[in-house]
Amino acid sequence: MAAVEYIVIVVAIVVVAAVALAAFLIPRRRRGQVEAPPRPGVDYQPGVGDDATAPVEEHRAPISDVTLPEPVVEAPVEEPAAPAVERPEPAAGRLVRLRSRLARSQTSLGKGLLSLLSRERLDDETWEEIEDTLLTADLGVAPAQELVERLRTRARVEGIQSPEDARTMLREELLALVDPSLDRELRTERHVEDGRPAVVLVVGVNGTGKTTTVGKLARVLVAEDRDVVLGAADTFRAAAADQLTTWGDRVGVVTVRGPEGGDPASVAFDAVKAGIEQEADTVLVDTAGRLQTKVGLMDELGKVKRVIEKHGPVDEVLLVLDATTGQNGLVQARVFGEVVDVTGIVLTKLDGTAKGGIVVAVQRELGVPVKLVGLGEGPDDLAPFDPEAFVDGILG
Ligand SMILES: Nc1nc2c(ncn2[C@@H]2O[C@H](COP(=O)(O)OP(=O)(O)OP(=O)(O)O)[C@@H](O)[C@H]2O)c(=O)[nH]1
Repeated sequence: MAAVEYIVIVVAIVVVAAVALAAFLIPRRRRGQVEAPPRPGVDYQPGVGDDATAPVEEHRAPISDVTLPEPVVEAPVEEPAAPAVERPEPAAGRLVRLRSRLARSQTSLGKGLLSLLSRERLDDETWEEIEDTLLTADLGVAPAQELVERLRTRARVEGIQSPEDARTMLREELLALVDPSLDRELRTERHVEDGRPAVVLVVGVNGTGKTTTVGKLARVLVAEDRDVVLGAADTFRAAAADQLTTWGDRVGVVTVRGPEGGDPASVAFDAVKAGIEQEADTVLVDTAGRLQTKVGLMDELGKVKRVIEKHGPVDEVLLVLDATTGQNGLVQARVFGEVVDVTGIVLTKLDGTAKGGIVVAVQRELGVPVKLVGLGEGPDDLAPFDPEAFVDGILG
């Protein structure tokens, strides 16, 4: 073969090889993309580990085209504001301040008596009218007769020359009946010998104002800078425990409570225990006062008292009576007096009745003093009983 032919053959082979290589590479470059991976289910049968569906080719926006959401700035979580703890007003002299309220309800009694006593002629009929007025005010038969006798004797001996004389005489005699010599102090101070808190048990028929009285009394004590614990041993009515807790919360006082329908004695025990642990000054225990059967009541209150006394003696048993219930209040006083040793009476709702004579009647019935009086629904409408302010309230 000639040299020229040999060169032609070599050139031809090189050209064919170059064309083949170009045919293989150019289509790929034209697409300008990396070849997509083979798709299971399309390019070949899917095998174990493959995705079930073929990936969808989609347009992806470049990052410069993507609008990023505004960053969410979390608002700071605000702690719920703690309810403001109230600073109740001191109880000293409260009855004097509330005297106008007392006077408003009792003026008919005072005015009636004064106008009768100021009559020119004090005959039998007038004295009978005076006695009737006293009976209407729930003074009770024996005290009413005693008072009339004393006034009659003094009118005869000293004489009544003016309305002022009548007023002075009536004031002195009413005061003597209410008896300023009785010890009306509430025992609410922590025991010096062992540091145990004073325990006050509050009893009475439902609706007389027991829970309200415990709440108001807690405020009186807080105003005197005492540490108080409340015991909601009225487990009969769930709302009573809620009501008491609300009273306590308002003045920053803890209320110990139990399950609805639970054992009242156990709640009372726990309250006194909490009082001892917290080194409280006073534990006030509210109780239920169902009076369907005297035996049931006796059992329950007796048990509450016995169980509390595992910690030490109860210092005060306060009987709450509704002044507007009159003679009914006296019946209740008698029943409770048989069940527990009542040490003091709280007479509520005196603002709503002209029957202030109940103070004398109930003291006589139980032989224990009225220590506190309720003169309204306001949180500070409970006053230590002051005989002089009370009599002055009656006389207007
Ligand atoms: N006007 C007046 N209302 C009073 C007085 N004391 C209490 N009350 C009202 O009497 C109602 C009954 O009071 P509570 O304290 O719920 O009576 P409770 O004896 O505890 O009754 P229970 O909780 O059912 O045992 C409430 O509406 C009190 O606001 C008061 O001195 N004057």
